[in-house]
Amino acid sequence: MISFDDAQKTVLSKKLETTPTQIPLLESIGNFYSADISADRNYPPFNRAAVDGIAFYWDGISPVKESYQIAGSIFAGEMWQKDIQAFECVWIMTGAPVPKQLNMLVRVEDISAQNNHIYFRKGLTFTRMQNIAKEGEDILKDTVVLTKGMRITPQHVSTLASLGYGFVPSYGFLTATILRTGNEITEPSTDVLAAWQIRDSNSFTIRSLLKDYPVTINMRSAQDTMEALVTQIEAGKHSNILILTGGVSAGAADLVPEALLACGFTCHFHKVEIRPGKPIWFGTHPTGCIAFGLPGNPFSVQIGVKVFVEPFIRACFNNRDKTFIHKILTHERLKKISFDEFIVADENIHGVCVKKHNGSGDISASLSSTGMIRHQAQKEKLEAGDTVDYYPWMINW
Ligand SMILES: Nc1nc2c(c(=O)[nH]1)N[C@H]1C(S)=C(S)[C@@H](COP(=O)(O)OP(=O)(O)OC[C@H]3O[C@@H](n4cnc5c(N)ncnc54)[C@H](O)[C@@H]3O)O[C@H]1N2
Ligand code: MOO
Repeated sequence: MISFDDAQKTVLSKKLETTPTQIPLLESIGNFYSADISADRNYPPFNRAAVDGIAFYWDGISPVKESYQIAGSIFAGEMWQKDIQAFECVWIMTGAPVPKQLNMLVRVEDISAQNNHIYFRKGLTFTRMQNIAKEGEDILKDTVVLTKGMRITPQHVSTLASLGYGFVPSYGFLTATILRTGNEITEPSTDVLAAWQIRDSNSFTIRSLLKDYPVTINMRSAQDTMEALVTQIEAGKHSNILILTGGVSAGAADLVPEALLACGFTCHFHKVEIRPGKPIWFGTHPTGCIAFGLPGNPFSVQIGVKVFVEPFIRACFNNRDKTFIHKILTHERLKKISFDEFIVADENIHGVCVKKHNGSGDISASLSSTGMIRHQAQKEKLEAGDTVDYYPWMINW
């Protein structure tokens, strides 16, 4: 048996090469940058009016004049071409370029206009460059704003569009086949079930956890026979990643490890010191296919994806972000087994607290939890106030 840390290292060391490509902006969300993203010009590209009002020049020393003569107006999409005299001002609209020679912008609400002159509201105070967004103050030309390997997220879209990235340097999709195994497993849509039949949940769990990753997923299923397993593994190994569920522990019908070997896969580990999820199998094929044999129990599948498959996929796209964050445990916890334990947990304003369930076969194990925590193998006891690794269920982009 291998430790959790060694198992994770082994998985990450087998990361696949992915192909850089350009993807239309909106389709690139969830993908990863295959190159640094930089600014093609200063942002704002000119001194930009931040409010609707009047612009004029003030030296910052002598008192601001009582009134200024209106020389014209500037709308967004226009550039002021004429000179402006010391006693003159211009109407200017939000988003318009403030002429270089002007350094003051007063809101329309703070002035009144009469006979082609403006007058300031009583008691106004003035600061140079007020209400003017200075050229380059957001991003200077050639600055790298997002780096290779980062996840492309909805919050980047505004900046990417502004910088002209209608197409984003990202990666071509990986392909994955999910192969669910087990004589008892039926389609979830099956209405009438024999007592021994179990609706498939695992393949849905895997698809939902990988939904926003650049991975195209195919589905397969096999009965617990060598023939059926070999046929389906042979078909599935044309994908980059093959994820099996069930049939990896010690029973007479647990033929997945043997079938994978028969199909030419090399085993890098079988069984990891974790609970749940211990019987997990991991191997590679000479064609490059990577196989994860996840245990059949529904909660083990959630864990297998969170701690092995997701980090593996991220590594393939050169992403180094952790899939967990640090949280404060709100109560003490004694170790139940000398392995690394993953326990469903609920996040609250004080930190996280673990939730009870009936083991990894409990289909409701993760309901009313927001994620899970890791209780490390070496720690006999976690104290209230200890920092723990917390894996949120909701994708942490
Ligand atoms: N003698 C031993 N027995 C078991 C061991 C062991 O080390 N020695 N390990 C236990 C652990 S831990 C786990 S986890 C399970 C995993 O077993 P398998 O991977 O062989 O999975 P199955 O036996 O095929 O199924 C287990 C359980 O999960 C249900 N299942 C399977 N596929 C699905 C699916 N697609 N959707 C929903 N539920 C599914 C299946 O019906 C079983 O109830 O083994 C322990 N035994
Ligand atoms: O991995 Mo098993 O899920 O501990 O029951």
